[in-house]
Amino acid sequence: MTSSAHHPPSAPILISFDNSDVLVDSLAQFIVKSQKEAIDKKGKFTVALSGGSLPKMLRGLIDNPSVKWNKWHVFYVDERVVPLDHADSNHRACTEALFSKVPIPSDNVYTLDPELLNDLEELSDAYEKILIREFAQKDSARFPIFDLILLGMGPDGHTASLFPNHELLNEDDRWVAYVEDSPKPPPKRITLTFPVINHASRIVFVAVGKEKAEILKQILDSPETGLPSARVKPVYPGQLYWFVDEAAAAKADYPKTPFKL
Ligand SMILES: O=C(O)[C@H](O)[C@@H](O)[C@H](O)[C@H](O)COP(=O)(O)O
Repeated sequence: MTSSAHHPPSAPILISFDNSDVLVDSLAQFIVKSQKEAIDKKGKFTVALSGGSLPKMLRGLIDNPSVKWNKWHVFYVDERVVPLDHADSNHRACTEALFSKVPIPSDNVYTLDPELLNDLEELSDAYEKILIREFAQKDSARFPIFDLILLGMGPDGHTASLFPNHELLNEDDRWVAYVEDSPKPPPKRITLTFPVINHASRIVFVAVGKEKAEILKQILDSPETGLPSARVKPVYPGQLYWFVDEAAAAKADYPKTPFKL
């Protein structure tokens, strides 16, 4: 029997692109390949998206005939606790950058419940229940297994709404948790937890620009610092990729791998 207990996580794969346009194109190809494998296996594609600059990095999916939008089931890695049309909403950012431009059924995009914004506990429980419903299988795993999770990294090494030195870094039970004290505004968020992120089949961090160079070096060359982005270590057989541009990769000594599908 293949057991994750007997396999250490595989090392992250660092892919550095000449510029962000090449990255965008390659990321779209990578996503399409993940989508095809998932649909061939189980007829749908489950993906979790982040905010920040990530939604715009998905522009290679627009007008792309290989994308089977009706098979996509989209969740948010984290979400700011604001109305869905608020300027801070990750759902709004993804809608403006992507969903408004492609034929994805709106029922396949799982947002937070806008009726529950005043109760963080209920709000995160409700999102967890959606995940339980959508991922429940006969052989129900302890954690959901996303086909693909796309992450960004903040300049402090945070990812999702998992911030340095926060108690949530040690959450090992819940699937969705809430944050009331995010050091970056807005303070209230909900977030997938590390065990959920780490159970995904594929995880891709996207990081571009020279502002990311120092922190990327720390995450890849000194992962033992335990910064949130260094805690993304997929459970076997999951694989973690870093899609970066040359500016972001400039300081890291970590070996680079050429992009291939
Ligand atoms: O939660 C937030 O306040 C931001 O959305 C943040 O998590 C962002 O995603 C990262 O800082 C990476 O940002 P970029 O992808 O824009 O560099």
